Amino acid sequence: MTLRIVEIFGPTIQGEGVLIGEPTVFIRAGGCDYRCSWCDSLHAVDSAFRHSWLPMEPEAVWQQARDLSGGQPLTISISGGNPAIQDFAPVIALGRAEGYRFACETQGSIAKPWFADLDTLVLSPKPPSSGETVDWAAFADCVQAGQGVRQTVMKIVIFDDADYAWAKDAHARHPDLPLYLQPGNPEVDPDLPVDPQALADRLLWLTEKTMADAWFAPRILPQLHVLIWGNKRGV
Ligand SMILES: C[S@@+](CC[C@H](N)C(=O)[O-])C[C@H]1O[C@@H](n2cnc3c(N)ncnc32)[C@H](O)[C@@H]1O
Ligand SMILES: Nc1nc2[nH]cc(C(=O)O)c2c(=O)[nH]1
Ligand code: SF4
Ligand SMILES: [Mg+2]
Repeated sequence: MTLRIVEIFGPTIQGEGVLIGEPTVFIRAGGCDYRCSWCDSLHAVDSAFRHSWLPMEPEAVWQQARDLSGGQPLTISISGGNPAIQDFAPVIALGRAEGYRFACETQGSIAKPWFADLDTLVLSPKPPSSGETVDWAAFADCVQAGQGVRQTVMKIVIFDDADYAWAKDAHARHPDLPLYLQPGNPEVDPDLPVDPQALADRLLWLTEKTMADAWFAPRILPQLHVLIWGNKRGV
């Protein structure tokens, strides 16, 4: 089954959430069922970029990811777009046979049986500022599909007070999922520089708000790759 692939890149470090700082190779899948207002990966979402997505067989995808890792088994991160639109089971099977680990980033709108083959499932339900509405039944199906995975976590992007309040509700729905919060990056144009002080200010705001609220469930993290490389693609 041919896959639609935007880019395969690395090695780099995982910039977000539970695996932050871990060396990894990314496979970015093309196409998404959402259109988040602040999406930082529009080149994997907007059909205007479709012409740049490559149809690839699982063997070719695996070969490229493996070559980038220098044949050293590490964690392969599958992201997108929403990778759950497609079937990554064959790629995961090829990598696992060689001792690689797999993580997947998805919003939790579509459940796939291959979630069970992952080591880390990152579910990132979208808060009000995204303009999307979460189907919590579909999200629960994703959690269910990931039963048996070493770790399933929830990661929520926070832009404002409404997102923060929403995150508390999301956590209450799935209190057993370790929770990660990251401040939203409002400047996602790959051709424009990010303002590191503005990002730090957002992290400060989110951290102080959460501590003042004595909400100790989440871990709060920046997007490390954005601090290092800005909005550059392929890192
Ligand atoms: C580009 S998405 C791809 C995977 C999947 N579609 C999802 O949203 O989980 C990867 C991660 O980046 C986060 N993200 C996207 N745009 C962002 C922004 N402007 N600021 C902070 N995080 C962002 C998403 O919430 C998600 O956790
Ligand atoms: N270094 C790095 N870390 C990331 N964590 C999540 C990413 C994504 O776009 O899914 C991402 C990415 O694109 N690069
Ligand atoms: S779900 Fe993820 S890839 Fe899709 S539009 Fe939202 S942030 Fe972008
Ligand atoms: Mg990203």
